[in-house]
Amino acid sequence: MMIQKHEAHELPSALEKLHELKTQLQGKTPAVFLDYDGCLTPIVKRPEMAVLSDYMRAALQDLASVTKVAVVSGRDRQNVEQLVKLDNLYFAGSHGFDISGPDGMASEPGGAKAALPALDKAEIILQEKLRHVAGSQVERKRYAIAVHFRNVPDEQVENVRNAVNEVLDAMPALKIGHGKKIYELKPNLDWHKGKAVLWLMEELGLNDSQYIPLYIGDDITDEDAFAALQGHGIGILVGEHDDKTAATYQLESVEEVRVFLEDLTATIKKQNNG
Ligand SMILES: O=P(O)(O)OC[C@H]1O[C@H](O[C@H]2O[C@H](CO)[C@@H](O)[C@H](O)[C@H]2O)[C@H](O)[C@@H](O)[C@@H]1O
Repeated sequence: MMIQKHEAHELPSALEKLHELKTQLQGKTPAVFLDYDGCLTPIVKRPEMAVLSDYMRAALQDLASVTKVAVVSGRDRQNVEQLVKLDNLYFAGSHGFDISGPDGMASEPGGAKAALPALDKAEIILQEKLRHVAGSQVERKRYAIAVHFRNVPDEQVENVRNAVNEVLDAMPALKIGHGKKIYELKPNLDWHKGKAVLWLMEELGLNDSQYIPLYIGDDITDEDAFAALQGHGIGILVGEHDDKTAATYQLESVEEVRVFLEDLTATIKKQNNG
């Protein structure tokens, strides 16, 4: 299938088109997949500052009481679990390479284990190379390394990129990924958030006409999920990123995401009560 892409500003607002969306949902239960940074929490200066609000946590808890909810993040899976603090959700960390869920579900379906030695080595080299680049931050996740340059002066960002390129040139087991003011080193494998969402749909028995997948995210890595669901699910982009999008609706902010999720929960509850 040819993936349709649009500029973010061309997309209709999911809140303004709630009626149209509800028509798509009629009789079906949405399985909800959510990105973390930029979707459930606003983008902030440093990763450790992106704390989930109590309001958003309550909205997620309520939604998870009526349908399956998964957080699909570039973050380390354990880290995002600790930030969300809800035990009835599914979590896919390291861009989908590391998945957990209620009742002890634990799987690493992308086959990234073989890349661990390369990731360990890359982490050490990057820490050393970037030691003197003020504002840079190396964030290790089980199956990825984010090199942050949000707080690096513009004239030094090239030094960060050069360090990342040198490591990648020496390590064919890893590849580059992009995000908001980060370079990511990931296992050089054909696995991403889109494949993780399809895997979860299959694993949770949701590939049935009764369910419809709904994915909300803000970043370039979420495009794999929007593309994977195009034609048989709903993709909602939060804000915008530097590229065209395969999402079909848009929400302006994290606050709009919360309002949308609360409305979705109310719709499912109404549907369930006949
Ligand atoms: O897939 P996500 O859950 O959206 O994770 C993507 C990356 O998010 C984090 O970095 C981004 O958010 C930080 C906090 O707001 C911000 O400081 C940074 O500039 C953003 O790129 C996270 O730290 C990364 O590990 C994730 O890959």
